[in-house]
Amino acid sequence: AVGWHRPTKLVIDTQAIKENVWNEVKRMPQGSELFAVVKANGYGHGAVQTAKAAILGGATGFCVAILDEAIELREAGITEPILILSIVDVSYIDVLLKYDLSVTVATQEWLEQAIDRLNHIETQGPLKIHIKVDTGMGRIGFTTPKTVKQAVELAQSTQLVVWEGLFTHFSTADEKDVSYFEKQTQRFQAVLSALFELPKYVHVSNSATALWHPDNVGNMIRFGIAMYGLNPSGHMLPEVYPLKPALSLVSQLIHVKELAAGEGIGYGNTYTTTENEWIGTIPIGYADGWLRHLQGFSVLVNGQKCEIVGRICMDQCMIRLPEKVSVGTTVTLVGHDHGADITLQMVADKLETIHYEVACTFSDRMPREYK
Ligand SMILES: Cc1ncc(COP(=O)(O)O)c(CNc2conc2O)c1O
Repeated sequence: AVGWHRPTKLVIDTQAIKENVWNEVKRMPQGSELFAVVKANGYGHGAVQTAKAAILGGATGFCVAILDEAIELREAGITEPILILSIVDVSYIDVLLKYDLSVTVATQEWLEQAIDRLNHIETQGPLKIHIKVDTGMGRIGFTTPKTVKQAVELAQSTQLVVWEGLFTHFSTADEKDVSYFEKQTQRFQAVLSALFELPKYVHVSNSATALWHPDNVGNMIRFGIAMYGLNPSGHMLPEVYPLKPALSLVSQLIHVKELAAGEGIGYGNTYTTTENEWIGTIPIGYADGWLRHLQGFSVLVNGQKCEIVGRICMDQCMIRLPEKVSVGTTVTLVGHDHGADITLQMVADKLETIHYEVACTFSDRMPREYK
């Protein structure tokens, strides 16, 4: 990647991101909008570049987790609506107005304090708010129709606030058992029935809800993991349309040697050659997010699976090669190589976690290259 001096890099397929968005946009109910969820640096893919690809696929807004992520998008020239999904301290109301951001309201107290501050600052308003309902995620939000109604009435009592959205978040939309999903849906319906009017955006869907519960309420979906081409359920539920993974992770061999039997590899000498073996070294380690628990996982060299042998170091790791291979040969750690595939899901399975976490923990020491 330009400006970097190590062959290790993440390669992000922006065409895949655009196609994944478009495939969802064209199947959404008429009048619905897709907001691309680009928090956590676009799930490790790069927030700004992901956002621009998502726009080409038909996204009309963005969701981020924290104020700083929203500022990054605005400073990169993104002008579409941006919703900050978590709580922003009321002391930053002026920043929210300055960057024209929409913010989540989860308590009456926060809204009261925000209105009080809005009464005392010059920065041009009004403040755009999305009222969050906690229907069972157990994270943030109002929990009863009554308290939502009170917040709506307060918001509508002043010109300083625009009630732009009402939303909830599902915790089991990616599971086969729909009982808890239905309980959350009923709770959200009870809130809707208690209100005389609704805001511009009513939104409940993450990727899993959009894919497997498409007829749920709402006119906007908060599309994250599926945009990156990853199945929200991992292995559990079938894809509704082909999701194209956008992320690959590649490097090159920086050292190749032949060892006789009985030679040790890596810290703690946890691997000993059992015969004459060709060993390659790759410039990637746990400081890049290629974690130590991946010892024993295989990567691809010329389409052949090569096992990671010995403990993964901070910056390098070693693999067993099938034969002598030249220094500089490409190593594919995630992606497609000569007809073979290593998926982020496979890495997640080995790490006993989910691909969301694997993608988000690839560190900034690895450049993102876009194609
Ligand atoms: C409120 C909210 N909406 C939408 C999304 C997008 O979900 P998706 O990527 O499954 O489409 C998330 C993702 N939040 C998280 C994903 O993993 N941990 C989280 O907190 C979220 O927290």
